[in-house]
Amino acid sequence: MESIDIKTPSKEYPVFLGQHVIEQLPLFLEKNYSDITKLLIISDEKVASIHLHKVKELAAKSGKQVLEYIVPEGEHAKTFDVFYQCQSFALANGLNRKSMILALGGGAVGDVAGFVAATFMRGIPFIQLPTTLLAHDSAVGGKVAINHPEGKNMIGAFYQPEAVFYELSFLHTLPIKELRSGFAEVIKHALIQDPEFYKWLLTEIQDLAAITDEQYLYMIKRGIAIKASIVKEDEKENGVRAYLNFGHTLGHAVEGLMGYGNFTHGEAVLIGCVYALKLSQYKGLSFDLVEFMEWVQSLGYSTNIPKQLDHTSLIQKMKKDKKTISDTITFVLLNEVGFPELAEINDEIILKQLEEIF
Ligand SMILES: NC(=O)c1ccc[n+]([C@@H]2O[C@H](COP(=O)([O-])OP(=O)(O)OC[C@H]3O[C@@H](n4cnc5c(N)ncnc54)[C@H](O)[C@@H]3O)[C@@H](O)[C@H]2O)c1
Ligand SMILES: O=C(O)C(=O)C[C@@H](O)[C@H](O)[C@H](O)COP(=O)(O)O
Ligand SMILES: [Zn+2]
Repeated sequence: MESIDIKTPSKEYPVFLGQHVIEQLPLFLEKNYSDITKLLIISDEKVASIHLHKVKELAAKSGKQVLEYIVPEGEHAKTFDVFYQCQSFALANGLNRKSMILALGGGAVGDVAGFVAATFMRGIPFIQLPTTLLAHDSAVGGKVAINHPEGKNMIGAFYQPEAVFYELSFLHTLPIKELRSGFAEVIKHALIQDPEFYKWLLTEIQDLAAITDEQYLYMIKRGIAIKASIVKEDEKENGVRAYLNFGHTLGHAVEGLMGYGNFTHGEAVLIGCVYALKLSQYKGLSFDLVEFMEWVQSLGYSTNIPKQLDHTSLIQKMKKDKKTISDTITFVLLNEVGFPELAEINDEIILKQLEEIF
């Protein structure tokens, strides 16, 4: 079993990664959380139908009372209504400060369940039990949130989990589209920090349906290590953490304008990465964008903005991005692969680049 330590100013915690790591959950709870009496598993409809049974059985072995609350799949879970329903369920079922939340699912479940944990009675502990590739990103680092019609993750907190149990076998039931979404964040991690990892991905990953467990282990470990190194330095995004937002300025705008849940997060971020790479080239990055585009297209990604979205609406949406503090949109660009920077780009250039490539 692999274990990666995440160190942030507010908390240090382990990520257990591999086959059968989930079996260690009862002992971990017994040993470290003897004062916790109730566990609330929050999961989504799809994940619960496949994996909840096993997790419930394991959680019960810890000797604690186990409750479950099932939310809708994907972005439909990251709403005020669902957040409120989770809180109401927790109150109605007597959760208190000696209770813990287990978030079983992908990034959407992790984000909403984490935000419930962060705010229930001003904060109770939670553990991330990720079930998607994307969650190598979302389960680590403590960003928890729900969406607002005005923008993605607009209501949230920085709230670290107690631990992450990343059971590799859960990924075996993931649909290819969701794998593709998660792999975009793997690419992002490589581009912002690790040219060798980027080369490894380019050479090794030619078919998302054929990724081996060994390859998963390697890319998840690398991705988490990259994220951990950044979060350690800047937990609350006052500086370098913004680099983890590479591809997200346009990506979040695409997700929002398409209607949450109609476009996967990773697929939108990938389009945002293409755009940010193009802007970076304009600012001097030397990068083989043709090779990149051919590679990602061969993996099934679309590299175009959906036709129904107009450039003016995209720019308006991007102006509400959390990184932007004036009227000029802030992007994460690359100087070289592995060397990101923040740059304010004026609307004229943004529009010109949008028109040139999309
Ligand atoms: N907090 C962070 O730092 C952070 C980082 C990246 C992304 N995010 C957020 O994460 C969300 C996306 O997360 P995600 O891509 O993991 O998706 P998700 O949680 O939306 O899940 C995607 C779909 O896959 C299904 N699914 C999940 N695991 C499965 C499994 N093992 N087998 C079969 N089906 C399964 C779900 O039911 C859902 O239908 C977005 O809301 C994004 O904003 C957060
Ligand atoms: O952890 C971070 O920091 C990230 O930016 C990771 C992103 O992949 C993730 O999508 C995050 O939720 C985006 O955060 P936001 O602050 O732009 O909403
Ligand atoms: Zn993301």
